[in-house]
Formats: sequence, structure tokens, C-alpha cells
Amino acid sequence: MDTLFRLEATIAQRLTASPEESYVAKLHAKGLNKIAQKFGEEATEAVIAALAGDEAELVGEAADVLFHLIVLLAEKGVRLEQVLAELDRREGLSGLAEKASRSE
Ligand SMILES: N=c1c2ncn([C@@H]3O[C@H](COP(=O)(O)OP(=O)(O)OP(=O)(O)O)[C@@H](O)[C@H]3O)c2ncn1[C@@H]1O[C@H](COP(=O)(O)O)[C@@H](O)[C@H]1O
Repeated sequence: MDTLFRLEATIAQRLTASPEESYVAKLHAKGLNKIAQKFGEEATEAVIAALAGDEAELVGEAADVLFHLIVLLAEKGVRLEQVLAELDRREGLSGLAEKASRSE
């Protein structure tokens, strides 16, 4: 998890770097539509790797998906922490549902 937070911090720094030197800055310069499109393409490539590739391909594509998702979130000003808090909230809800079904 530290890796994702480190990457998020690096991406936030790079958004305003020179597009010649930074891939993140290049994406930022192209705008939200391009970033969203890249995320969609990477997700599709991960699906293809899962269905037709080997494990190494899936690992590589999954890394691309996570990287482009964090760029998309950064572009929209959404922090990874917010996404993780939402997952924690859902985990809490499913824990409550489990408890409720056990006490029935
Ligand atoms: N984790 C990544 C990372 N994962 C994937 N990619 C890039 O994502 C791109 C995806 O490949 P594609 O062939 O689909 O895209 P492309 O042809 O390069 O670009 P398009 O013209 O299609 O937009 C490649 O250029 C990869 O290098 C990444 N680029 C950067 N990082 C990390 O992001 C941080 C900031 O990087 P810079 O902004 O380059 O300093 C550093 O810590 C990097 O390690």
C-alpha cells in the first residue's frame, strides 16, 4: 500500500512538470479526456491479459491500470485515501450484514 501512496505523491508532483521529461505531465497536458481514455484502454488490455495472456502479462497490465487510475484520480483532485476509505466503509457494511445474518 505504501507503494501506491508513494506513486500518488510522485504523480502529484509530476502533473506540472515538463511534458518532454514526464509521462504524467504529458498526459496532464493532453487533458482529462485523454487520461480517461488511457485508463479505459489499460483496463481493456488487463481484461485481454486475464482471458488470453499469461500471469506476467496480467501483472504488467494490472500495474498499468493502477498507475493510470491514480493519474485519473489526481487529475480530478480525488485522493487515494478517499477511495480506500470508501472500501473500508463497504467492508464495515459487509461485516455488519454478516453479523446480522449470523444472529438470525
Ligand atoms: N508507473 C509508471 C508507469 N506505468 C506505465 N507508464 C507509462 O504508461 C505508458 C503506457 O504505454 P502505452 O504504449 O499505452 O502509451 P504511450 O504510447 O507511451 O502513450 P500514448 O501516446 O498512447 O498516450 C508507457 O509510456 C509507460 O511508460 C508509466 N509511467 C510512469 N510511471 C511512474 O510514474 C512516476 C512519474 O513518471 P514521469 O511522469 O514519467 O516522471 C514514476 O515513478 C514512474 O515510475
